[in-house]
Amino acid sequence: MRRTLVAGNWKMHKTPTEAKAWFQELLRRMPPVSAEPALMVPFTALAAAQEILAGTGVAYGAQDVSAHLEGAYTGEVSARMLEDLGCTYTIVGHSERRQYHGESDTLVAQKAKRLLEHSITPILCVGEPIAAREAGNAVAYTLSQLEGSLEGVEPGSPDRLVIAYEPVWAIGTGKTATPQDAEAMHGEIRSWLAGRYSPGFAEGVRVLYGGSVKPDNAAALFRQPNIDGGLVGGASLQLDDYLKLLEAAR
Ligand SMILES: O=C[C@H](O)COP(=O)(O)O
Repeated sequence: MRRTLVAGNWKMHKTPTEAKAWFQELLRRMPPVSAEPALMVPFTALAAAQEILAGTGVAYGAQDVSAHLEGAYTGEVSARMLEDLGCTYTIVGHSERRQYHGESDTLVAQKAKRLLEHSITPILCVGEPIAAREAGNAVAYTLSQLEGSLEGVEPGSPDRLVIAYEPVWAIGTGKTATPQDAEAMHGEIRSWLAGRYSPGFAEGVRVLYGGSVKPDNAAALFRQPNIDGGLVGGASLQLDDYLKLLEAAR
């Protein structure tokens, strides 16, 4: 049985001070929930996450990691540093990094491997741009990206990998894939994972949907059999909305 994961991706929002206040308020207001709450925050907010969220059942992590182990790599943050900060998850291959920072499938796979070496579960993002969807190539595009981004990546057990399907045209646009379209893609992803790893492995991996998930559309998405939660940008910034998303995952 896969536990629904509601992962917020704050992107480049909130100072450490703002994050600290938000985490405290979350713990004060969060009712018992069946879904797993998780927050992917800027590097600068991770110390506050560790101080306030560690041991509470609210997981946290970063939005990127270096592909390098250690050394003269100015500006980079290593998986070992994230492990020391208590990160459970970390995003790799988000479309904004692929698009604005030129990240290739090969680089994304290297990053996923670094995380696995340091006890952090990668949330690996894939998803097609609008041109691929309009050309009828959405599945082929997404599965090819998945294949490249998992090259040589051996998580061992299904709880050590999370896939996030995020159609690029749905991110921050207010356009969401219909639950049926998203479910169809998630089914394709799960079948592909069964071939790449094993059917049992694929059955245990959580596949999240991302792209304009909001309190009013989350329940219909999360109800689909192959959608195991969300990777949520905008709606994870407001505490009221984030609490509604957790509620929608019941
Ligand atoms: O990682 C999250 C996605 O990019 C979705 O962002 P959004 O919920 O603001 O559309």
